[in-house]
Amino acid sequence: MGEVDPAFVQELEHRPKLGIIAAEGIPIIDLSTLSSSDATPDHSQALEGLVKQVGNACRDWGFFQVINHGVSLEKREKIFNASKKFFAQPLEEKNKIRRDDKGALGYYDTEHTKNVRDWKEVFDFTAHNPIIIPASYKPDEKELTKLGNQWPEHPPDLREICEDYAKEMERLAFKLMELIALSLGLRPDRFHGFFKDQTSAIRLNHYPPCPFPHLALGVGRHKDPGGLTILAQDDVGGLEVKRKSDGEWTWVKPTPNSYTINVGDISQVWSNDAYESVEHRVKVNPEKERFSIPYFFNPAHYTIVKPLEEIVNEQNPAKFRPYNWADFMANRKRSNFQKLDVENLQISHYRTSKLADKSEGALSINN
Ligand SMILES: O=C(O)CCC(=O)C(=O)O
Ligand SMILES: [Fe+2]
Repeated sequence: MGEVDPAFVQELEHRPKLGIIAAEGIPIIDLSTLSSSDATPDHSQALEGLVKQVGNACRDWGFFQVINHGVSLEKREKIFNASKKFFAQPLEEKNKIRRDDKGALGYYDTEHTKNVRDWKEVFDFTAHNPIIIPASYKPDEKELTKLGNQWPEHPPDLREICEDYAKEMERLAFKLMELIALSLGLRPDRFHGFFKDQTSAIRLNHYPPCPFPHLALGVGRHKDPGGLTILAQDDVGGLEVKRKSDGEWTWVKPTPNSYTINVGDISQVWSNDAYESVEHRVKVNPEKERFSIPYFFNPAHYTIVKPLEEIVNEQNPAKFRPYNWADFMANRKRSNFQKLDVENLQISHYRTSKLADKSEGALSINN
């Protein structure tokens, strides 16, 4: 078995328990109502029910799974197969499109989450290509640059498959944001404008079997920074969510062909804390490899993220100061590349009142 590289070892308090606490409560939501558009009273009642379910799930869990979502099963299978073929290649092949700190897209196997190395390898691409981002990690960088995708030679159809899949994800993401908007009492298209020049990205994740499942994690605990995440996972399982009701790490049981949705930090800020972006992590398996594919629905780089005007009022004052999405991301990316001795940037740093931060422990330094 050999010695574990200390870079992968989690602090004692963050090491995973090997048993499973099944999260029976994570809601499974049927989206079939969205695929019919008849204007009958029955249909509008069904839609109202759906909006309620989504709102409750966002409030109580920050996570839910969707079925009958309208995403092509064929396209999902194709991207999983292509991902397996890509990662099965020798490292030197994958390294030909290795990401570096100038072109932060492509293959990477040394990502750190909260300054501990993850037991995984990834391939990143943006759904719209290229995207515009700040030219450097410096705070308040004004210069912009284009960031483009890098595609491997093998498998040769990976690019087409990924681009096709991205379109499916975008369609679902807009529908979900409409449901979230309605559940907050807003116009269904309230969020659409933010995603006009979107910086959405897709990640192919491969978690190889790990002989140290009690010490290492596939992805360390974190919150997703964007609008929302649509995750496809295979049937191995490993994703755990920090349950809001008691703070217990809870297994998200894979439901075949479903997608797991989670509210990102930006939706937490937009909703002024009505919906919380919840911490999650990935356990590794000693025998089985695992594949997953998250789609991160992210707004335009110039977006100033702040609680929506329709939501804040005297009784519910803004709980966050405005921040620029691109600055936030640039800061985060830096800490993905290297082990830093400083704390990662979190939305809690923009809270108007630090003491109001119940979930993150404003005084803790281990974010
Ligand atoms: O692989 C998973 O199940 C989740 C991955 C994840 O949380 C992420 O990449 O942000
Ligand atoms: Fe995540």
